[in-house]
This record gives sequence, structure tokens and C-alpha cells, in this order.
Amino acid sequence: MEQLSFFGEAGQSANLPVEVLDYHPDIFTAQESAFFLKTFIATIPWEQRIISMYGKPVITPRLTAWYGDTNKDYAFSGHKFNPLPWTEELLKIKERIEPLANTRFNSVLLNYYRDANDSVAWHADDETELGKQPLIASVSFGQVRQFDIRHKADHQRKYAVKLENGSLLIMKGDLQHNWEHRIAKSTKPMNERVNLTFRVII
Ligand SMILES: O=C(O)CCC(=O)C(=O)O
Ligand SMILES: [Fe+2]
Repeated sequence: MEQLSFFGEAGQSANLPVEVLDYHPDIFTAQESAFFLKTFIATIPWEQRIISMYGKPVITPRLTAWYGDTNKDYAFSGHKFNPLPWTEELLKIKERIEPLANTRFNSVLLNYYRDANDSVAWHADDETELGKQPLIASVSFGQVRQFDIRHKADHQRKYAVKLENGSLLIMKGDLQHNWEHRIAKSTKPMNERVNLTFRVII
């Protein structure tokens, strides 16, 4: 992973492609972040989903939950989704980030990474329901984890962002079209992390 060694002062890859990624550390204070992490771990009805990979059932290596506007039916990758209604905490976060992202979100997918073994494999969030150039706002609480991207046409073109406690990462432009992203498992011990990806479903 060549570019991964070129960490700048903040511990990030140099020359992140700014046309597709926008990283903002410290959007939430340490105190707010600790509160949200604890509250979400304790109160969200987390599920471990079973997905189909090459025709075989595979257990998702993390826990997830789906919230959003409930005045609309969502069909997503051939499945019907019933989002849970917004909670007070989720609305607070949504209101804080919407002006920064210049976007009104109608749903959020929550991910709970319990330890270093939890992960999300290389993928792009390119479902048609998200539109051609989806803007996704990703908020992180808890353990710093490394977010990798690689270009679909050239896997050697890759970058890493350390997603810090209380940070916001905006994925935009052609990120989902031209790049894939992941959170890899780690060989180092890792504490709990909760990530929220705010989305607009059309
Ligand atoms: O946990 C993260 O930072 C990324 C999650 C993600 O890629 C997703 O929910 O689609
Ligand atoms: Fe994703």
C-alpha cells in the first residue's frame, strides 16, 4: 500500500482526491462523541444481517441499523426496507451536519464495529436509489479506524483516511462511481466504534 506510508501531520494520506472526499475532524466535541457512542451502543436495536455473496449466505461482520423518514417506502437492492423513525440524538447529529454538507438527508445507516474483527469489505454505495453522484455524510464516534479507497480501474491508486472520534467525512462526486471503499479488519486490538452514514434516497 504505497500511498499509505505518506501520512501527513494529521496521520492522513497526502493528496487525498478532494473532488470526491472532504474530511472534517472535530465536528463533535470529545464529550458529545462519548455521549453519542455510549447512547447508540446501549439503545440502538442492532442487527447482524445475513447477505448473499456469490450465492452463499454470509453474516455481515458488523452490526447495523437503518433510520429515516417513515413517510416513504424504500426498496433497496431488491429488498424492502422499513427504516426506524428518527431519534432525538440522530436528529441532533443530522441538524449539525446538514449545513456542512449542504444537503437534507432522509435516511441514515448505522454501523457498529465491536472490535478489530469487525469490518466492511470493498464496495461502492452505487445503488440506483442513491442517485448518480450521491452525497453521503459519514460521522464517526469511538475507535479511530482506517478508511481505505481504491480506484476501480486501477487498484494501485489508493488512499487512506483515519476516521477520528467526532469527525465527518463527506463522500461525493464520482466516489461511488469510480472508487471502492472499505474498513479493513486490524491485527491491533480495537475498541468500539459507531459510524453513521447519512444518505438521500430518491
Ligand atoms: O464505517 C465506515 O466508515 C464506512 C461505512 C460504509 O462504507 C457504509 O456504510 O456504506
Ligand atoms: Fe459504504
